[in-house]
Amino acid sequence: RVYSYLAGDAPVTARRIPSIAAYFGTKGRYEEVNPHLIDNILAVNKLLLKPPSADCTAVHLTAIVRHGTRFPTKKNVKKMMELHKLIKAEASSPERWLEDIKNKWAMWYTEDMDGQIVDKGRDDHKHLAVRLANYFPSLLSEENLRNNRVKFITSSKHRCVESVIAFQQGLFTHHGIKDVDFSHEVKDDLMRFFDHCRRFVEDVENNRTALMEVDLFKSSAEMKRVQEKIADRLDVPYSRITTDSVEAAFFLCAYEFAIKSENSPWCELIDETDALVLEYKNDLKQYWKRGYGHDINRKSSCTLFHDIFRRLSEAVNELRTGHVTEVATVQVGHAETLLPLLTLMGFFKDETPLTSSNFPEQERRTFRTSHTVPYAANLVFVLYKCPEGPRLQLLLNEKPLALPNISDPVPLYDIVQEHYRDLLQGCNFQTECELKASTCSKCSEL
Ligand SMILES: O=P(O)(O)O[C@H]1[C@H](OP(=O)(O)O)[C@@H](OP(=O)(O)O)[C@H](O)[C@@H](O)[C@H]1OP(=O)(O)O
Repeated sequence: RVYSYLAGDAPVTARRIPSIAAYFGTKGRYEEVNPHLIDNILAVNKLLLKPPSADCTAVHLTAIVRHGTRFPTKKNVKKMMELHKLIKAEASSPERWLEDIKNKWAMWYTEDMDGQIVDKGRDDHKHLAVRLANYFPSLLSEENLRNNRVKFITSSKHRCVESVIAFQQGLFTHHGIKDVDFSHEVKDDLMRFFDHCRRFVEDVENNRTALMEVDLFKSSAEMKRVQEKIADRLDVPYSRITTDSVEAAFFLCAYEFAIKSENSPWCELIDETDALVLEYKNDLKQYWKRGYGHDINRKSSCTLFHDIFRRLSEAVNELRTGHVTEVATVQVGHAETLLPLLTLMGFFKDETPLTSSNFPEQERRTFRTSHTVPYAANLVFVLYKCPEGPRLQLLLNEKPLALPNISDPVPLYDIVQEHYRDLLQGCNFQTECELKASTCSKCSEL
């Protein structure tokens, strides 16, 4: 049953898409950053991704991919259950959508779902695999798959392992391959580097003050207004609607849409003004926990950065012999794998840091996870062999991504190496992640 709370004459697809779907941040569908996929999930825009020139050929790609659509984590299921219980017991309003929440919509989320992948998430990866195989037929080819020249690496988390298997299924189905075994390598030091960086764990993950700006924004006038508006819509006292209640309503709309493609009655609790505030709160969390907020966030991704460029340089060196052994590497991780890496490479950096007090000025911020890291987000490094030398193109979510301060959309690999020289020669994970005696509370135990 598809809920539709828009005007009956709206186009069918529009009726199914909540008006706030563009603001779900890291809980947004991949289709919202690539709307042409809504009507044709396998659509590819070859013009968009033609080689830099007719005499260039793609010889290697490395893809860093976030897992597909997943269930809410345990902590958010608890918040969602709390809100649903409150509404059933205390909310009263003549609105039909509230009647639907109270009498038709049943709580089906359980704590043990805890972030596991859903079927839509498997499809996200199957379809992405087919589109990438269509973009790069000479790399993700049947012959290369059969000759083990395509490598698969994943985080150990269920949602990532299931995603990489679905990605492989997409490729094998695309090529009609039935007699090849799937294989992938679990490498958490690469895909969950943040767990292995002691300074990140100490200074950010386990440090209550690290996300102070998020906490301050939760007490801001903007957030208070959202809480009051929701309380008014439910006709309950302001004191009953907390910031957790607001987040739960937003996430219920986001998950019902991402998992079941439903414009559920939960979406009626939040209007676009509210959604912009909640999108900013989530971006503040990602900025201070995974982005520019703390230096160690981006430095913890040094291992992954070096691994990517080691692989690219290996392919460049092999070009001299004419034969690249590893033509593609697909690496599946998390939003917190992609965001620190994008930050380390200088992408999506705003002049003014995101803080709890400058939400109005940040309306057009470039650090916006709704546009960069939805489910199945992917950062692809494509190496081309050209007469003038190897060139590198970056794609984010199947769209060209210009390197910061480099005008050439597909620069010479030498130029890219020069641009990142300091990181390539430095950015030592051990050095960056070791605990400084002054900040380490349990150094003696290490
Ligand atoms: O708010 P939740 O619990 O969903 O946060 C998750 C992260 O989800 P995200 O904030 O990125 O939407 C989850 O990242 P994912 O890419 O794996 O979905 C992360 O793995 C999980 O630990 C939660 O992050 P947190 O920083 O521990 O809140």
